[in-house]
Amino acid sequence: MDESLLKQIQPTVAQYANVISNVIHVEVEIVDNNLIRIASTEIYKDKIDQNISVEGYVYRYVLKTGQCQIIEKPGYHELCVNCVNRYNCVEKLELCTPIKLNDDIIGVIGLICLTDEQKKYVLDNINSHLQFLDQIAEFISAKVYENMEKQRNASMIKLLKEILNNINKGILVIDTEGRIRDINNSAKVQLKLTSKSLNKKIEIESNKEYIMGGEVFLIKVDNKKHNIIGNVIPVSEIFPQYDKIIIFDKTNKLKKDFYNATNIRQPITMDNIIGKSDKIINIKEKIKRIASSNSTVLITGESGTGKELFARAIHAEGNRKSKPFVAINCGAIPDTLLESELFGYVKGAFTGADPNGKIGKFELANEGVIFLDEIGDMPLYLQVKLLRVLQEMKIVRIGSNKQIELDVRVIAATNKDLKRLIRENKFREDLFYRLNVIPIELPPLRERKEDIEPIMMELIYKYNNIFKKNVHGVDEDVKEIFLNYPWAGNVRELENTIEFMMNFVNDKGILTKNLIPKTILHYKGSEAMKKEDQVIKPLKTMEKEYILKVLDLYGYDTRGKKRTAEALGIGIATLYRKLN
Ligand SMILES: Nc1ncnc2c1ncn2[C@@H]1O[C@H](COP(=O)(O)OP(=O)(O)OP(=O)(O)O)[C@@H](O)[C@H]1O
Repeated sequence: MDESLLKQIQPTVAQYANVISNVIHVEVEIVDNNLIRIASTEIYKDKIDQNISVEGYVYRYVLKTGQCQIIEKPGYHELCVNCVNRYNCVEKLELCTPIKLNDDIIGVIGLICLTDEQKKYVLDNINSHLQFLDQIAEFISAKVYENMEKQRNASMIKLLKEILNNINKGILVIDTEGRIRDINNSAKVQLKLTSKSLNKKIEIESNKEYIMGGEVFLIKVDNKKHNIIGNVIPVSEIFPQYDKIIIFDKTNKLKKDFYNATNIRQPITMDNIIGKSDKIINIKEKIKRIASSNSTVLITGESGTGKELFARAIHAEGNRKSKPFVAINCGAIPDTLLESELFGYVKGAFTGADPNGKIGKFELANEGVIFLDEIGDMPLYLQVKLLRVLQEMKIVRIGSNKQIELDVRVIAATNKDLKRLIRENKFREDLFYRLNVIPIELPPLRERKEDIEPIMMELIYKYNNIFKKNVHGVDEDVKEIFLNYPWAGNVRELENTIEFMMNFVNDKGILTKNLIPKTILHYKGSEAMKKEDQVIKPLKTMEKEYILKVLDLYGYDTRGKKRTAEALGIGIATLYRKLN
């Protein structure tokens, strides 16, 4: 049985019983809605907390009807018929008043007269006594309500604490003297504090900059400084004993969360680089040797030779492997945005920017590796800035004046001839030498034909898993055609080709010649091409053939088509139109 509302405030109920008894000079008992005696004056003092179901028929009636009852002849009244004490009842008069809480009856006040004088006194002034009892019943009810509110508040606070302790953000409650008055679990973990840190002084200094949805602060507690990003909420108007609440994350944690949310790729290791040619084996050896160095690496090679793959492998093999690998394609981002992507910006840095500010890739890559892909496409004015960053290893977010120290390893890559770009004044020579400390040249697939078959087998394994197929063989003539094809799009083109063929392979699970895309199947070596060149073709046909050739190089997926359109200097819509 649940503890009744009256039981929860038993001492208060007892006090009210005494008050009634002192005023009216009669015995008083108060029972709850479970017919448990909660309070009593002298008469039943030893029987408090007793269940009186077998005798409390009048109380039961009052609990049921909510009506006041005056029993002038206890033992003889019809409500006393079933009472076990009806023949030896000592009471001369019983007056019962319900205690109501809203629409519920939560108990009964019983007035008991043991003498005729008491009975006379009560009955002579019955109206004022009934009024008085009503009033006391209301007081008790108000106390019950107050207690319920107190309990509700306590459980709300408990619930809130539970929520605060389970949310990811750090929360600190600071009082008017700058002392910590409350800390949630996340704040304890992030700032390495314990409950002992309560009441310690905390210094909070704003940077007056906003980024990643919060203000940048430097806080000092326990003699340790922490960079945090968050919001300060003044609370003194609501809770005068407190000054503010800080809801925050450590800057490093925010960067890590952001990095994890935007990098769902599987880690790439050396094992993911397939190839048994001397060239690839030598490059893998070289990577192992330079992986833990801090020197800048410049990877060059035709499109699709695996520049990003190798960059990731350098990261995975080196001592920064547990830190971020952040890739940015300098060629795929409009010049105007590239700077903010690289260095980040604070709130209000420029019109059209994210109003929360944004963290830059360099900062995100701090302690790890930044991969600057298609570096040859970087505009000259940014090359100057990049060079300065590489020399000083410091950045300043756009719109800010604070320098941020960096510890980043830079790997750049390009499929362009940077020396030619230098001659054409499109690439800075000083930046080239700064980047080219460790050069890695990836050979095209046609110069390492022995890698074609192992890569092909790896790709079949990969697409068997993705397509849930069971391809287990490749016809010899397919291998021969592949060996003689120049693979201008390198491994990416080979991958696209295998993916294409595996879409159409039948249940026998063998890749056969008839599955090979036409452009590869009908590719003829240079001699045959020369002869074909002499055939006069309509311009439209030539154009389409050429587009298909470029698509072979870049791939038929959306990214490949975009790059093809770019390379051909036409819009993507025009490309689709010309293909139809
Ligand atoms: N040696 C290799 N073994 C296995 N897969 C490879 C190898 N080289 C490249 N690949 C695969 O080929 C595809 C293209 O590789 P990646 O994107 O690294 O080339 P890239 O040189 O950076 O191309 P781009 O210059 O066009 O950006 C990827 O799917 C990659 O996993």
